[in-house]
Amino acid sequence: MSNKCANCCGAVSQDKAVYGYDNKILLMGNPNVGKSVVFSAMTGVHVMSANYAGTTVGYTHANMVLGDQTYHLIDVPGTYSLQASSQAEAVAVEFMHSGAKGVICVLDATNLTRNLNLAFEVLSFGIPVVFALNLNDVAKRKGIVVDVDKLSQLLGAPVIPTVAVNGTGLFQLKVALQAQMEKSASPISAPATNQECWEQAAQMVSQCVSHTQQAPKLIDRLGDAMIKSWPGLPLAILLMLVSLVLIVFGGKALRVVAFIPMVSLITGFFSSFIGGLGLPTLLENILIGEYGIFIIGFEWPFGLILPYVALFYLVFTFLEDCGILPRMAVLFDNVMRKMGVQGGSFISLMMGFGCAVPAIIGTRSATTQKERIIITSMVCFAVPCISQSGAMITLLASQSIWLLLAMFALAFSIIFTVGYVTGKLLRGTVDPIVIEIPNLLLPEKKAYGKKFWVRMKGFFVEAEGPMLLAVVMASVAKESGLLDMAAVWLEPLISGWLGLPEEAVLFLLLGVVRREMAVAPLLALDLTALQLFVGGTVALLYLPCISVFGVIAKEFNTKVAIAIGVGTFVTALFLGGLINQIGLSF
Ligand SMILES: Nc1nc2c(ncn2[C@@H]2O[C@H](COP(=O)(O)OP(=O)(O)OP(=O)(O)O)[C@@H](O)[C@H]2O)c(=O)[nH]1
Ligand SMILES: [Mg+2]
Repeated sequence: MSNKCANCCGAVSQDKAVYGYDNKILLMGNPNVGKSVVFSAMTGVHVMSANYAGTTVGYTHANMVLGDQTYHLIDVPGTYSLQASSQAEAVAVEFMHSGAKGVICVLDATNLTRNLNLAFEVLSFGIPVVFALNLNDVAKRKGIVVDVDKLSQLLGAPVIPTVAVNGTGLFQLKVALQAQMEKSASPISAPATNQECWEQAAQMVSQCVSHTQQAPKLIDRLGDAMIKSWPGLPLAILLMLVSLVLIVFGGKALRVVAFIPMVSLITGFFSSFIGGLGLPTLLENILIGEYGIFIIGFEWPFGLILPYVALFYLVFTFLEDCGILPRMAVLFDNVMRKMGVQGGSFISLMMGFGCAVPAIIGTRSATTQKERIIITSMVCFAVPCISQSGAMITLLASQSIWLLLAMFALAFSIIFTVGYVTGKLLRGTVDPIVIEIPNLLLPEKKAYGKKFWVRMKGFFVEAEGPMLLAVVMASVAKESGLLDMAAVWLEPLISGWLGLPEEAVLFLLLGVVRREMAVAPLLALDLTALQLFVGGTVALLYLPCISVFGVIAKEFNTKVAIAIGVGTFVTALFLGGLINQIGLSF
């Protein structure tokens, strides 16, 4: 299987060889119709699914057995047509042209007319196709009745009703695909123009779709209400505030009640165990001293950050799966436009509050390169990932909640400014918002739990290693005297310009590895409110994590990565110092 990305977006394989495999089966379909859920169910390989268009922006492949044959099932990014309008859609088009043994074309039963447009194009390739008429439960909820036999007859291919989230119909889908691949398929010519395509689709739908008379369910009325400024906007703002309160105060409560006592027990055990071994002082200090690996190696990742990460993903996964984020994207389109991007990028920005890596990869669904770079810059400059936010909440709220709110306000004004400035500096255009509003869904319990668990596992795998590396660096730097030397060299910057105590030098050293590590060392210092705010500002803007540089270089090029790196570094030190100088003058 292909590479997995950190927390959110599942696999993002770039292995071009996959296009050449001759036993491919493609999962094609419009965005957000359930292809990734079908893929996970059929292969046992979990990939991220979410209730908005553009979740899958790279592709994943895994083995699927049909009869006595093994095939490569490919989870292709969703596309509305085979004329691609984004980098993600281009992948789908390329796969279709690369040939395949069969295609599972997933259709959204609640949106058949639009879905049939792509179905016609897929049928024109002459590859054996079966159709999964998915989201059948939602269609029923909405009183939509599809005559499956009639649709199958009109399309000239099997149509199997499915509810991918609970596995309904997937076995029958496999059986139908196997049978279809045993026959030879001939291309069916697609309507020549867009107009004809829509007309033919509408005609087909009129022949096989009927509606039962029933009042719309509460969830559907809520879904409709949430895209209108009233009551959608106040509801969206309320939801964001509730989420924030849940993460900030819930995280604090979790730390106090469970995580800090648990970590104290563990560090206490290691202190007495290692302390009793009679090791040389230097080694003992490295292991259990002030910055001891067995002390802060538990305190920072588990006592400080983990509770916030867990709560963030509980909340974010819920918002993502119920279909609220695309509604917010529409409501905030005006604000996003002022930042130089369109509302659709709101989702990538939100993802950045979890982790910058999937947020940057997620920009592949943006329609222009300019928009991709603007969002990437915003995320790198001033969207704190949840690990950094967790550390920041502890650092600032310990002094005053107002300090924390002021930091959030500063972050938003920087995000806004970065968007505006990069928008002006870069050539090119940003397209108007075209976003699909999905059905409001109640997340399926098992899928929700699994996704949350995959994200937490991703956090452990991706973040714990570099965090431990930073902890080891801190410990060795302290005990070898390197930290004191660096404090002397950087004294004019740290104390003179930023007004921080010399020991604060550690936050600049560790911040090179990971973003939250630019905050954690400040917790051990006894800082004034101004110093806390200055330290927080520098940490917020300071370099993105090493893994983020890698992703930017891969998604764009090294020049963009260097420009963002230099930009964030210079702005962090300049703005931090400026705030200090202004603060001192009062
Ligand atoms: N109720 C219900 N929800 C479904 C069904 N199939 C998928 N979903 C949900 O629909 C959303 C979209 O599913 P995905 O598998 O991410 O869709 P996709 O086609 O891969 O989307 P892209 O990657 O954006 O092209 C997710 O929230 C799924 O949990 C279904 O049959 N019934
Ligand atoms: Mg997908």
